[in-house]
Amino acid sequence: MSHRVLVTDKLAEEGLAILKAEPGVEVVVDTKLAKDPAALKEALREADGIAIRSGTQLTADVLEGQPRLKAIVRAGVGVDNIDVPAATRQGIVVMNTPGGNTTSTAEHTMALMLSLARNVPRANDSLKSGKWDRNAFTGSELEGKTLGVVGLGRVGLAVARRAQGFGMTVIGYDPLLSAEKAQEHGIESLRLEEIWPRADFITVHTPLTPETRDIIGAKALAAMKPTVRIINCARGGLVDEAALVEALNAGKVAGAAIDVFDPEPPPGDLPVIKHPKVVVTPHLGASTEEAQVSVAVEAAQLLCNFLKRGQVKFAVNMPALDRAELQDVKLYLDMAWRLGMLHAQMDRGSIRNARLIYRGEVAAKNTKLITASFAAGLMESSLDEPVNLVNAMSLARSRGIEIEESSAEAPGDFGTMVQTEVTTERKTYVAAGTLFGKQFIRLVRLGSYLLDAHMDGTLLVFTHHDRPGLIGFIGRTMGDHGVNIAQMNVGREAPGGEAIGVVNLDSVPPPEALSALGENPNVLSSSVIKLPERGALPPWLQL
Ligand SMILES: NC(=O)c1ccc[n+]([C@@H]2O[C@H](COP(=O)([O-])OP(=O)(O)OC[C@H]3O[C@@H](n4cnc5c(N)ncnc54)[C@H](O)[C@@H]3O)[C@@H](O)[C@H]2O)c1
Ligand SMILES: O=C(O)CC[C@@H](O)C(=O)O
Repeated sequence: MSHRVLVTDKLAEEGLAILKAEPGVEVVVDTKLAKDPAALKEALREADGIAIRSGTQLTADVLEGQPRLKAIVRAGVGVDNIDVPAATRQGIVVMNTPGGNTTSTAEHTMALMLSLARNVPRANDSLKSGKWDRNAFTGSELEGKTLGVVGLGRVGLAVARRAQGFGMTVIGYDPLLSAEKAQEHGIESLRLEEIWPRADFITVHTPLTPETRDIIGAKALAAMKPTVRIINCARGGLVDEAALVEALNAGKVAGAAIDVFDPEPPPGDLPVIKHPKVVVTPHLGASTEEAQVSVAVEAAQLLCNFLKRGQVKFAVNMPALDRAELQDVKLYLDMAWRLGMLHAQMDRGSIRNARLIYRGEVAAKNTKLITASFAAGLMESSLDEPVNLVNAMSLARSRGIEIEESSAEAPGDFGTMVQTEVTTERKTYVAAGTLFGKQFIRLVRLGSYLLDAHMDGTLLVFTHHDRPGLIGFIGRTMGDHGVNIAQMNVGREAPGGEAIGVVNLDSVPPPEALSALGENPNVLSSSVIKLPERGALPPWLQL
Protein backbone atom coordinates (compact mmCIF):
# COMPACT_ATOMS: atom_id res chain seq x y z
CA MET A 1 0.00 0.00 0.00
CA SER A 2 1.38 3.40 -0.95
CA HIS A 3 1.16 6.30 1.49
CA ARG A 4 0.94 9.77 0.02
CA VAL A 5 2.56 12.58 2.01
CA LEU A 6 1.97 16.25 1.23
CA VAL A 7 4.59 18.87 2.08
CA THR A 8 3.15 22.38 1.90
CA ASP A 9 5.85 24.52 3.56
CA LYS A 10 9.54 24.79 2.81
CA LEU A 11 11.21 21.74 4.35
CA ALA A 12 14.97 21.12 4.30
CA GLU A 13 16.15 18.75 1.54
CA GLU A 14 17.52 16.33 4.15
CA GLY A 15 13.96 15.73 5.41
CA LEU A 16 12.50 15.40 1.92
CA ALA A 17 15.23 12.89 1.06
CA ILE A 18 14.13 10.65 3.95
CA LEU A 19 10.52 10.74 2.79
CA LYS A 20 11.50 10.06 -0.82
CA ALA A 21 13.75 7.15 0.15
CA GLU A 22 11.05 5.38 2.20
CA PRO A 23 9.60 2.52 0.15
CA GLY A 24 5.84 2.83 -0.24
CA VAL A 25 5.82 6.57 0.46
CA GLU A 26 4.95 9.01 -2.32
CA VAL A 27 5.91 12.64 -1.62
CA VAL A 28 4.09 15.61 -3.11
CA VAL A 29 5.73 18.99 -2.43
CA ASP A 30 3.48 21.94 -3.21
CA THR A 31 4.09 25.10 -1.19
CA LYS A 32 1.43 27.01 -3.18
CA LEU A 33 -1.21 25.00 -1.29
CA ALA A 34 -0.30 26.88 1.91
CA LYS A 35 -1.88 30.00 0.42
CA ASP A 36 -4.95 28.29 -1.05
CA PRO A 37 -7.20 26.64 1.58
CA ALA A 38 -9.68 25.25 -0.97
CA ALA A 39 -6.93 23.58 -3.03
CA LEU A 40 -5.26 22.35 0.17
CA LYS A 41 -8.52 20.75 1.32
CA GLU A 42 -8.88 19.04 -2.04
CA ALA A 43 -5.28 17.80 -2.07
CA LEU A 44 -5.66 16.38 1.45
CA ARG A 45 -8.44 14.06 0.25
CA GLU A 46 -5.74 12.01 -1.46
CA ALA A 47 -3.14 12.26 1.33
CA ASP A 48 -2.29 9.98 4.25
CA GLY A 49 -0.01 12.49 5.94
CA ILE A 50 1.08 16.12 5.74
CA ALA A 51 4.27 17.84 6.88
CA ILE A 52 4.09 21.58 7.53
CA ARG A 53 5.90 24.46 9.22
CA SER A 54 4.17 27.63 10.36
CA GLY A 55 3.05 28.77 6.90
CA THR A 56 0.17 26.32 6.41
CA GLN A 57 -3.08 26.82 8.30
CA LEU A 58 -4.83 23.52 8.97
CA THR A 59 -8.20 24.89 10.07
CA ALA A 60 -11.26 22.88 11.12
CA ASP A 61 -12.75 23.56 7.70
CA VAL A 62 -9.69 22.18 5.90
CA LEU A 63 -9.52 19.11 8.17
CA GLU A 64 -13.19 18.18 8.11
CA GLY A 65 -14.25 15.33 5.80
CA GLN A 66 -10.75 13.96 5.26
CA PRO A 67 -11.22 10.20 5.65
CA ARG A 68 -7.77 9.35 4.27
CA LEU A 69 -5.65 11.77 6.30
CA LYS A 70 -4.08 10.05 9.31
CA ALA A 71 -1.19 12.20 10.46
CA ILE A 72 -0.07 15.82 10.59
CA VAL A 73 3.53 16.56 11.45
CA ARG A 74 4.60 20.06 12.36
CA ALA A 75 8.30 20.56 11.66
CA GLY A 76 8.75 22.82 14.68
CA VAL A 77 7.14 23.33 18.07
CA GLY A 78 4.02 25.50 17.90
CA VAL A 79 0.88 23.75 16.69
CA ASP A 80 -1.22 26.90 16.79
CA ASN A 81 -1.59 26.83 12.99
CA ILE A 82 -3.38 23.47 13.36
CA ASP A 83 -6.87 23.11 14.76
CA VAL A 84 -5.83 20.26 17.06
CA PRO A 85 -9.33 19.60 18.50
CA ALA A 86 -10.67 19.33 14.92
CA ALA A 87 -7.85 16.94 13.99
CA THR A 88 -8.56 14.89 17.12
CA ARG A 89 -12.28 14.70 16.29
CA GLN A 90 -11.34 13.35 12.87
CA GLY A 91 -8.96 10.79 14.40
CA ILE A 92 -5.88 12.44 12.91
CA VAL A 93 -2.73 12.24 15.01
CA VAL A 94 -0.82 15.53 15.33
CA MET A 95 2.91 15.37 16.07
CA ASN A 96 5.59 18.05 16.40
CA THR A 97 9.38 18.11 16.65
CA PRO A 98 9.84 19.81 20.00
CA GLY A 99 13.60 19.97 20.56
CA GLY A 100 15.00 20.57 17.07
CA ASN A 101 14.89 24.36 17.06
CA THR A 102 15.40 25.16 20.75
CA THR A 103 19.03 26.23 20.40
CA SER A 104 18.35 28.38 17.35
CA THR A 105 15.44 30.10 19.04
CA ALA A 106 17.39 30.70 22.25
CA GLU A 107 20.31 32.10 20.24
CA HIS A 108 17.96 34.36 18.25
CA THR A 109 16.50 35.61 21.53
CA MET A 110 20.03 36.49 22.67
CA ALA A 111 20.72 38.14 19.30
CA LEU A 112 17.61 40.29 19.74
CA MET A 113 18.54 41.10 23.34
CA LEU A 114 22.04 42.20 22.33
CA SER A 115 20.74 44.11 19.31
CA LEU A 116 18.39 46.00 21.60
CA ALA A 117 21.02 46.62 24.27
CA ARG A 118 23.58 47.89 21.74
CA ASN A 119 21.24 49.50 19.17
CA VAL A 120 22.77 47.36 16.44
CA PRO A 121 20.01 47.70 13.77
CA ARG A 122 19.71 51.46 14.10
CA ALA A 123 23.49 51.96 14.12
CA ASN A 124 23.74 49.73 11.07
CA ASP A 125 21.08 51.76 9.21
CA SER A 126 22.74 55.01 10.21
CA LEU A 127 26.19 54.01 8.98
CA LYS A 128 24.81 52.57 5.75
CA SER A 129 23.01 55.85 5.12
CA GLY A 130 26.40 57.58 5.17
CA LYS A 131 26.48 58.90 8.75
CA TRP A 132 29.19 58.35 11.35
CA ASP A 133 27.29 58.95 14.56
CA ARG A 134 28.98 57.42 17.60
CA ASN A 135 26.97 59.33 20.23
CA ALA A 136 23.41 58.41 19.30
CA PHE A 137 23.80 54.70 19.98
CA THR A 138 25.24 54.36 23.45
CA GLY A 139 23.96 51.07 24.78
CA SER A 140 23.77 49.10 27.96
CA GLU A 141 25.66 46.01 29.16
CA LEU A 142 23.94 42.74 29.92
CA GLU A 143 26.34 41.84 32.75
CA GLY A 144 24.89 42.62 36.14
CA LYS A 145 21.40 43.14 34.75
CA THR A 146 18.32 41.12 35.68
CA LEU A 147 16.51 39.07 33.04
CA GLY A 148 12.89 38.04 33.64
CA VAL A 149 11.94 34.86 31.74
CA VAL A 150 8.24 34.11 31.40
CA GLY A 151 7.90 30.44 30.49
CA LEU A 152 10.76 28.19 31.56
CA GLY A 153 10.32 25.32 29.11
CA ARG A 154 12.89 24.24 26.53
CA VAL A 155 13.59 27.66 25.01
CA GLY A 156 13.11 29.64 28.23
CA LEU A 157 15.68 27.53 30.09
CA ALA A 158 18.10 27.63 27.14
CA VAL A 159 17.85 31.44 27.15
CA ALA A 160 18.35 31.51 30.94
CA ARG A 161 21.57 29.47 30.63
CA ARG A 162 22.94 31.78 27.94
CA ALA A 163 21.99 34.91 29.88
CA GLN A 164 23.76 33.53 32.95
CA GLY A 165 26.83 33.12 30.75
CA PHE A 166 26.64 36.88 30.13
CA GLY A 167 26.62 37.49 33.87
CA MET A 168 22.90 38.26 34.16
CA THR A 169 20.73 37.42 37.17
CA VAL A 170 17.79 35.35 35.97
CA ILE A 171 14.36 35.46 37.57
CA GLY A 172 11.35 33.74 36.06
CA TYR A 173 7.95 32.17 36.23
CA ASP A 174 6.49 28.93 34.90
CA PRO A 175 3.50 27.19 36.46
CA LEU A 176 5.08 23.81 35.67
CA LEU A 177 8.51 24.47 37.18
CA SER A 178 8.76 24.29 40.95
CA ALA A 179 10.82 26.87 42.86
CA GLU A 180 13.26 24.06 43.81
CA LYS A 181 13.75 23.00 40.17
CA ALA A 182 14.15 26.64 39.10
CA GLN A 183 16.77 27.03 41.84
CA GLU A 184 18.69 24.06 40.39
CA HIS A 185 18.92 26.10 37.16
CA GLY A 186 20.08 29.12 39.15
CA ILE A 187 16.78 30.89 38.54
CA GLU A 188 14.75 32.65 41.22
CA SER A 189 11.11 31.65 40.75
CA LEU A 190 8.77 34.60 41.28
CA ARG A 191 5.19 35.59 40.56
CA LEU A 192 4.71 37.71 37.42
CA GLU A 193 3.86 40.81 39.49
CA GLU A 194 7.20 40.38 41.29
CA ILE A 195 9.12 40.02 38.03
CA TRP A 196 7.86 43.20 36.33
CA PRO A 197 9.44 45.80 38.67
CA ARG A 198 12.72 43.92 39.06
CA ALA A 199 13.67 43.03 35.49
CA ASP A 200 15.89 45.05 33.14
CA PHE A 201 15.07 42.72 30.27
CA ILE A 202 11.95 40.55 29.96
CA THR A 203 11.60 37.69 27.49
CA VAL A 204 8.50 35.53 26.91
CA HIS A 205 8.67 31.83 26.01
CA THR A 206 5.18 30.43 26.53
CA PRO A 207 2.75 29.05 23.99
CA LEU A 208 -0.11 31.36 23.00
CA THR A 209 -3.16 30.25 24.97
CA PRO A 210 -6.24 32.16 26.22
CA GLU A 211 -4.32 32.50 29.50
CA THR A 212 -1.08 33.81 27.99
CA ARG A 213 -2.60 36.14 25.37
CA ASP A 214 -1.48 39.70 26.26
CA ILE A 215 0.48 38.34 29.23
CA ILE A 216 2.51 41.53 28.73
CA GLY A 217 -0.33 44.04 28.56
CA ALA A 218 -0.90 47.62 29.74
CA LYS A 219 -1.02 46.65 33.44
CA ALA A 220 2.21 44.65 33.31
CA LEU A 221 3.96 47.39 31.29
CA ALA A 222 2.92 50.00 33.84
CA ALA A 223 4.58 47.97 36.60
CA MET A 224 7.95 47.70 34.81
CA LYS A 225 11.09 49.86 35.08
CA PRO A 226 11.12 52.64 32.42
CA THR A 227 14.48 51.23 31.26
CA VAL A 228 13.06 47.75 30.60
CA ARG A 229 13.61 46.04 27.23
CA ILE A 230 11.12 43.38 26.13
CA ILE A 231 11.69 40.47 23.76
CA ASN A 232 9.08 38.21 22.17
CA CYS A 233 10.55 35.34 20.21
CA ALA A 234 7.73 32.93 21.05
CA ARG A 235 4.31 33.78 19.67
CA GLY A 236 2.51 36.85 18.38
CA GLY A 237 -0.23 37.86 20.78
CA LEU A 238 1.80 37.35 23.98
CA VAL A 239 2.64 41.07 24.04
CA ASP A 240 -0.17 43.57 23.59
CA GLU A 241 1.42 45.56 20.77
CA ALA A 242 -0.87 48.60 21.03
CA ALA A 243 -0.11 48.90 24.75
CA LEU A 244 3.60 48.41 24.01
CA VAL A 245 3.67 51.23 21.44
CA GLU A 246 1.90 53.51 23.92
CA ALA A 247 4.41 52.66 26.66
CA LEU A 248 7.35 53.21 24.27
CA ASN A 249 5.97 56.61 23.23
CA ALA A 250 5.40 57.57 26.86
CA GLY A 251 9.00 56.64 27.74
CA LYS A 252 7.79 53.87 30.08
CA VAL A 253 9.64 51.15 28.16
CA ALA A 254 13.11 51.59 26.63
CA GLY A 255 12.82 49.18 23.73
CA ALA A 256 11.40 45.94 22.39
CA ALA A 257 12.38 43.19 19.98
CA ILE A 258 9.75 41.14 18.22
CA ASP A 259 10.12 38.08 16.02
CA VAL A 260 6.53 36.85 15.95
CA PHE A 261 3.19 38.42 15.07
CA ASP A 262 -0.48 37.66 15.15
CA PRO A 263 -1.48 37.25 12.37
CA GLU A 264 1.49 36.39 10.21
CA PRO A 265 2.49 37.96 7.98
CA PRO A 266 1.49 41.19 9.76
CA PRO A 267 0.30 44.28 7.89
CA GLY A 268 3.41 46.16 6.70
CA ASP A 269 2.36 49.44 8.33
CA LEU A 270 1.90 47.98 11.81
CA PRO A 271 2.93 50.75 14.27
CA VAL A 272 5.03 48.35 16.35
CA ILE A 273 7.05 47.35 13.27
CA LYS A 274 7.61 50.98 12.27
CA HIS A 275 8.56 52.11 15.77
CA PRO A 276 12.21 53.29 16.02
CA LYS A 277 12.69 51.70 19.44
CA VAL A 278 11.56 48.29 18.21
CA VAL A 279 13.78 45.70 16.54
CA VAL A 280 11.87 43.26 14.36
CA THR A 281 12.58 40.04 12.48
CA PRO A 282 10.11 38.06 10.35
CA HIS A 283 9.70 34.92 12.53
CA LEU A 284 13.33 33.87 12.24
CA GLY A 285 13.73 32.13 15.62
CA ALA A 286 14.04 28.69 14.06
CA SER A 287 15.58 29.84 10.79
CA THR A 288 19.06 28.37 10.89
CA GLU A 289 20.52 25.67 8.68
CA GLU A 290 20.93 23.45 11.69
CA ALA A 291 17.41 23.84 13.09
CA GLN A 292 15.76 23.44 9.71
CA VAL A 293 17.68 20.25 8.96
CA SER A 294 16.97 18.95 12.43
CA VAL A 295 13.18 19.58 12.37
CA ALA A 296 12.81 18.42 8.76
CA VAL A 297 14.68 15.16 9.40
CA GLU A 298 12.70 14.55 12.58
CA ALA A 299 9.39 15.38 10.90
CA ALA A 300 10.13 13.01 8.02
CA GLN A 301 11.09 10.22 10.43
CA LEU A 302 7.96 10.78 12.50
CA LEU A 303 5.75 10.52 9.41
CA CYS A 304 7.47 7.41 8.03
CA ASN A 305 7.48 5.71 11.42
CA PHE A 306 3.81 6.44 11.90
CA LEU A 307 2.53 5.57 8.43
CA LYS A 308 4.72 2.52 7.91
CA ARG A 309 5.30 1.22 11.42
CA GLY A 310 2.54 2.60 13.61
CA GLN A 311 4.95 4.39 15.92
CA VAL A 312 3.63 7.49 17.64
CA LYS A 313 6.14 9.97 19.09
CA PHE A 314 5.74 13.60 20.13
CA ALA A 315 2.00 13.45 19.50
CA VAL A 316 0.11 16.35 21.00
CA ASN A 317 -3.25 14.55 20.90
CA MET A 318 -2.52 10.98 21.92
CA PRO A 319 -0.08 9.06 24.16
CA ALA A 320 3.25 8.02 22.69
CA LEU A 321 3.43 4.54 21.21
CA ASP A 322 6.55 2.94 19.83
CA ARG A 323 6.71 -0.23 17.80
CA ALA A 324 7.74 -2.48 20.66
CA GLU A 325 5.03 -1.05 22.86
CA LEU A 326 2.46 -1.49 20.13
CA GLN A 327 3.40 -5.17 19.84
CA ASP A 328 3.29 -5.43 23.61
CA VAL A 329 -0.27 -4.12 23.92
CA LYS A 330 -1.68 -5.22 20.56
CA LEU A 331 -3.63 -8.20 21.94
CA TYR A 332 -5.01 -6.07 24.77
CA LEU A 333 -6.02 -3.34 22.31
CA ASP A 334 -7.80 -6.01 20.28
CA MET A 335 -9.43 -7.46 23.41
CA ALA A 336 -10.62 -4.07 24.67
CA TRP A 337 -11.95 -3.14 21.21
CA ARG A 338 -13.97 -6.40 21.18
CA LEU A 339 -15.23 -5.85 24.73
CA GLY A 340 -16.37 -2.37 23.67
CA MET A 341 -18.22 -3.83 20.69
CA LEU A 342 -19.77 -6.48 22.90
CA HIS A 343 -21.15 -3.83 25.26
CA ALA A 344 -22.39 -1.78 22.31
CA GLN A 345 -24.58 -4.71 21.22
CA MET A 346 -26.02 -5.58 24.62
CA ASP A 347 -29.70 -4.82 24.93
CA ARG A 348 -29.29 -1.68 27.00
CA GLY A 349 -30.31 1.95 27.37
CA SER A 350 -28.08 4.92 26.62
CA ILE A 351 -24.64 4.83 28.16
CA ARG A 352 -23.82 7.11 31.08
CA ASN A 353 -20.32 6.04 31.98
CA ALA A 354 -17.85 3.21 31.75
CA ARG A 355 -15.08 1.92 33.97
CA LEU A 356 -12.17 -0.33 33.14
CA ILE A 357 -10.36 -2.26 35.82
CA TYR A 358 -6.94 -3.62 34.92
CA ARG A 359 -5.70 -6.50 37.07
CA GLY A 360 -2.43 -8.41 37.06
CA GLU A 361 0.03 -8.25 34.16
CA VAL A 362 -1.99 -5.78 32.05
CA ALA A 363 -1.92 -3.19 34.85
CA ALA A 364 1.76 -2.51 34.09
CA LYS A 365 1.06 -1.75 30.41
CA ASN A 366 -0.08 1.42 28.64
CA THR A 367 -3.65 1.18 29.92
CA LYS A 368 -4.62 4.62 28.56
CA LEU A 369 -4.33 3.21 25.05
CA ILE A 370 -6.26 0.09 25.99
CA THR A 371 -9.03 2.25 27.45
CA ALA A 372 -9.10 4.32 24.24
CA SER A 373 -9.39 1.10 22.24
CA PHE A 374 -12.35 0.02 24.38
CA ALA A 375 -13.97 3.42 23.79
CA ALA A 376 -13.46 3.01 20.03
CA GLY A 377 -15.19 -0.39 20.08
CA LEU A 378 -18.00 0.93 22.25
CA MET A 379 -18.79 3.81 19.92
CA GLU A 380 -17.79 2.83 16.41
CA SER A 381 -21.06 1.19 15.40
CA SER A 382 -23.10 4.19 16.57
CA LEU A 383 -21.08 6.89 14.87
CA ASP A 384 -20.91 7.95 11.30
CA GLU A 385 -17.36 9.24 11.63
CA PRO A 386 -14.30 7.02 11.89
CA VAL A 387 -13.32 6.26 15.48
CA ASN A 388 -9.76 5.37 16.42
CA LEU A 389 -7.24 5.59 19.25
CA VAL A 390 -6.75 9.32 18.64
CA ASN A 391 -10.33 10.51 18.86
CA ALA A 392 -12.16 7.80 20.84
CA MET A 393 -11.82 9.39 24.27
CA SER A 394 -12.66 12.89 23.08
CA LEU A 395 -15.67 11.59 21.15
CA ALA A 396 -16.85 9.81 24.30
CA ARG A 397 -16.41 12.98 26.35
CA SER A 398 -18.21 15.07 23.76
CA ARG A 399 -21.17 12.71 24.13
CA GLY A 400 -21.12 13.02 27.89
CA ILE A 401 -19.77 9.49 28.47
CA GLU A 402 -17.19 9.48 31.25
CA ILE A 403 -14.71 6.63 30.90
CA GLU A 404 -12.42 6.02 33.83
CA GLU A 405 -9.88 3.35 34.63
CA SER A 406 -8.17 1.86 37.65
CA SER A 407 -5.35 -0.65 37.94
CA ALA A 408 -4.14 -3.20 40.45
CA GLU A 409 -0.97 -5.11 39.64
CA ALA A 410 -1.82 -7.93 42.06
CA PRO A 411 -3.54 -10.64 40.00
CA GLY A 412 -7.13 -11.61 40.84
CA ASP A 413 -8.74 -14.79 39.50
CA PHE A 414 -6.58 -14.51 36.37
CA GLY A 415 -2.93 -13.60 35.83
CA THR A 416 -4.13 -10.74 33.65
CA MET A 417 -7.63 -9.37 33.20
CA VAL A 418 -9.44 -6.39 31.70
CA GLN A 419 -12.81 -5.90 33.36
CA THR A 420 -15.20 -3.47 31.72
CA GLU A 421 -18.30 -2.03 33.34
CA VAL A 422 -20.77 0.03 31.36
CA THR A 423 -23.49 1.87 33.24
CA THR A 424 -26.57 2.76 31.27
CA GLU A 425 -29.82 4.35 32.33
CA ARG A 426 -31.01 0.79 33.12
CA LYS A 427 -28.16 -0.99 34.91
CA THR A 428 -24.45 -1.75 34.97
CA TYR A 429 -23.21 -4.40 32.54
CA VAL A 430 -19.97 -6.22 33.28
CA ALA A 431 -17.74 -8.11 30.83
CA ALA A 432 -14.15 -9.19 31.36
CA GLY A 433 -11.49 -10.65 29.13
CA THR A 434 -8.18 -12.38 29.63
CA LEU A 435 -5.37 -13.74 27.50
CA PHE A 436 -5.16 -17.49 27.33
CA GLY A 437 -1.70 -18.88 26.58
CA LYS A 438 -0.60 -15.24 26.02
CA GLN A 439 -2.16 -15.21 22.56
CA PHE A 440 -5.83 -16.13 22.66
CA ILE A 441 -8.45 -13.64 23.76
CA ARG A 442 -11.12 -15.09 26.01
CA LEU A 443 -14.33 -13.68 27.47
CA VAL A 444 -14.19 -14.84 31.10
CA ARG A 445 -16.97 -12.93 32.72
CA LEU A 446 -20.41 -11.66 31.75
CA GLY A 447 -22.47 -10.06 34.51
CA SER A 448 -21.75 -12.09 37.62
CA TYR A 449 -21.04 -15.32 35.70
CA LEU A 450 -17.61 -16.75 35.02
CA LEU A 451 -17.11 -18.33 31.58
CA ASP A 452 -14.48 -19.21 29.01
CA ALA A 453 -15.76 -18.11 25.60
CA HIS A 454 -14.06 -17.06 22.39
CA MET A 455 -14.47 -13.37 21.58
CA ASP A 456 -14.81 -13.59 17.83
CA GLY A 457 -17.41 -14.20 15.12
CA THR A 458 -21.08 -14.68 15.98
CA LEU A 459 -22.01 -15.14 19.62
CA LEU A 460 -25.39 -16.23 20.92
CA VAL A 461 -25.76 -15.00 24.49
CA PHE A 462 -28.70 -16.36 26.43
CA THR A 463 -29.78 -16.31 30.06
CA HIS A 464 -31.80 -19.23 31.35
CA HIS A 465 -32.94 -21.36 34.25
CA ASP A 466 -30.35 -24.08 34.76
CA ARG A 467 -32.55 -27.14 33.90
CA PRO A 468 -31.65 -30.58 32.50
CA GLY A 469 -32.00 -30.71 28.71
CA LEU A 470 -31.84 -26.98 28.13
CA ILE A 471 -28.41 -27.02 26.52
CA GLY A 472 -29.62 -29.86 24.26
CA PHE A 473 -32.64 -27.74 23.34
CA ILE A 474 -30.40 -24.82 22.32
CA GLY A 475 -28.20 -27.11 20.19
CA ARG A 476 -31.21 -28.72 18.54
CA THR A 477 -32.88 -25.37 17.78
CA MET A 478 -29.72 -24.02 16.16
CA GLY A 479 -29.28 -27.27 14.20
CA ASP A 480 -32.93 -27.18 13.04
CA HIS A 481 -32.17 -23.75 11.51
CA GLY A 482 -28.96 -24.86 9.86
CA VAL A 483 -26.66 -23.08 12.31
CA ASN A 484 -23.57 -24.95 13.41
CA ILE A 485 -22.25 -24.51 16.95
CA ALA A 486 -18.50 -24.08 17.16
CA GLN A 487 -18.27 -23.95 20.92
CA MET A 488 -20.53 -23.56 23.91
CA ASN A 489 -19.96 -22.13 27.38
CA VAL A 490 -22.24 -21.96 30.34
CA GLY A 491 -21.76 -20.01 33.53
CA ARG A 492 -23.97 -20.31 36.58
CA GLU A 493 -23.97 -19.17 40.15
CA ALA A 494 -25.46 -22.38 41.61
CA PRO A 495 -26.95 -25.62 40.18
CA GLY A 496 -30.62 -25.08 39.27
CA GLY A 497 -30.39 -21.28 39.49
CA GLU A 498 -30.11 -18.62 36.83
CA ALA A 499 -27.36 -19.15 34.31
CA ILE A 500 -25.84 -17.62 31.21
CA GLY A 501 -24.76 -19.32 27.99
CA VAL A 502 -22.40 -18.00 25.36
CA VAL A 503 -22.37 -20.00 22.15
CA ASN A 504 -19.91 -19.37 19.32
CA LEU A 505 -21.79 -19.96 16.08
CA ASP A 506 -20.51 -20.54 12.56
CA SER A 507 -23.25 -18.32 11.08
CA VAL A 508 -25.82 -15.76 12.15
CA PRO A 509 -29.04 -17.51 13.32
CA PRO A 510 -32.21 -16.44 11.50
CA PRO A 511 -34.87 -14.55 13.53
CA GLU A 512 -37.05 -17.69 13.62
CA ALA A 513 -34.33 -19.52 15.54
CA LEU A 514 -34.35 -16.79 18.21
CA SER A 515 -38.17 -16.85 18.33
CA ALA A 516 -38.04 -20.61 18.85
CA LEU A 517 -35.63 -20.10 21.77
CA GLY A 518 -37.98 -17.50 23.27
CA GLU A 519 -40.83 -20.03 23.32
CA ASN A 520 -39.02 -22.13 25.91
CA PRO A 521 -40.05 -20.81 29.36
CA ASN A 522 -36.61 -21.65 30.73
CA VAL A 523 -34.89 -19.28 28.26
CA LEU A 524 -35.06 -15.83 29.85
CA SER A 525 -33.35 -13.77 27.13
CA SER A 526 -31.29 -14.29 24.02
CA SER A 527 -29.29 -11.99 21.79
CA VAL A 528 -26.82 -12.27 18.98
CA ILE A 529 -23.56 -10.37 19.20
CA LYS A 530 -21.40 -9.96 16.11
CA LEU A 531 -17.70 -9.55 16.67
CA PRO A 532 -14.88 -9.49 14.12
CA GLU A 533 -13.43 -12.86 13.15
CA ARG A 534 -10.38 -14.02 15.06
CA GLY A 535 -7.28 -12.07 14.01
CA ALA A 536 -9.30 -9.30 12.31
CA LEU A 537 -7.91 -6.06 13.67
CA PRO A 538 -9.42 -2.57 13.67
CA PRO A 539 -8.15 -0.48 10.72
CA TRP A 540 -6.01 1.65 13.02
CA LEU A 541 -4.15 -1.46 14.26
CA GLN A 542 -3.43 -2.87 10.81
CA LEU A 543 0.05 -1.44 10.54
N1 LIG B 1 10.25 32.17 17.02
C1 LIG B 1 10.32 30.92 16.63
O1 LIG B 1 10.65 30.63 15.49
C2 LIG B 1 10.06 29.84 17.62
C3 LIG B 1 10.80 28.66 17.57
C4 LIG B 1 10.58 27.68 18.53
C5 LIG B 1 9.58 27.86 19.47
N2 LIG B 1 8.83 28.98 19.43
C6 LIG B 1 7.78 29.18 20.41
O2 LIG B 1 8.39 29.41 21.67
C7 LIG B 1 7.52 28.99 22.72
C8 LIG B 1 8.29 28.11 23.67
O3 LIG B 1 8.73 26.94 23.02
P1 LIG B 1 9.32 25.73 23.89
O4 LIG B 1 9.86 24.75 22.94
O5 LIG B 1 10.18 26.27 24.97
O6 LIG B 1 7.97 25.19 24.53
P2 LIG B 1 7.83 24.41 25.92
O7 LIG B 1 6.52 23.73 25.84
O8 LIG B 1 9.05 23.60 26.19
O9 LIG B 1 7.76 25.58 27.00
C9 LIG B 1 6.66 26.41 27.17
C10 LIG B 1 6.59 26.70 28.66
O10 LIG B 1 5.63 27.73 28.87
C11 LIG B 1 5.06 27.48 30.15
N3 LIG B 1 3.83 28.23 30.35
C12 LIG B 1 2.58 27.92 29.90
N4 LIG B 1 1.70 28.83 30.35
C13 LIG B 1 2.41 29.75 31.08
C14 LIG B 1 2.06 30.91 31.79
N5 LIG B 1 0.79 31.35 31.85
N6 LIG B 1 3.05 31.61 32.41
C15 LIG B 1 4.33 31.18 32.37
N7 LIG B 1 4.71 30.05 31.72
C16 LIG B 1 3.77 29.35 31.08
C17 LIG B 1 4.86 25.98 30.14
O11 LIG B 1 4.67 25.47 31.43
C18 LIG B 1 6.14 25.50 29.48
O12 LIG B 1 7.12 25.15 30.42
C19 LIG B 1 6.36 28.32 22.02
O13 LIG B 1 5.31 29.26 21.87
C20 LIG B 1 6.90 27.99 20.65
O14 LIG B 1 5.89 27.88 19.69
C21 LIG B 1 9.07 29.99 18.56
O1 LIG C 1 8.65 26.93 11.07
C1 LIG C 1 9.30 27.88 11.55
O2 LIG C 1 10.29 28.38 11.03
C2 LIG C 1 8.86 28.47 12.90
C3 LIG C 1 8.89 27.45 13.96
C4 LIG C 1 8.56 27.96 15.33
O3 LIG C 1 7.69 29.00 15.37
C5 LIG C 1 8.05 26.82 16.15
O4 LIG C 1 7.03 26.95 16.80
O5 LIG C 1 8.74 25.78 16.15
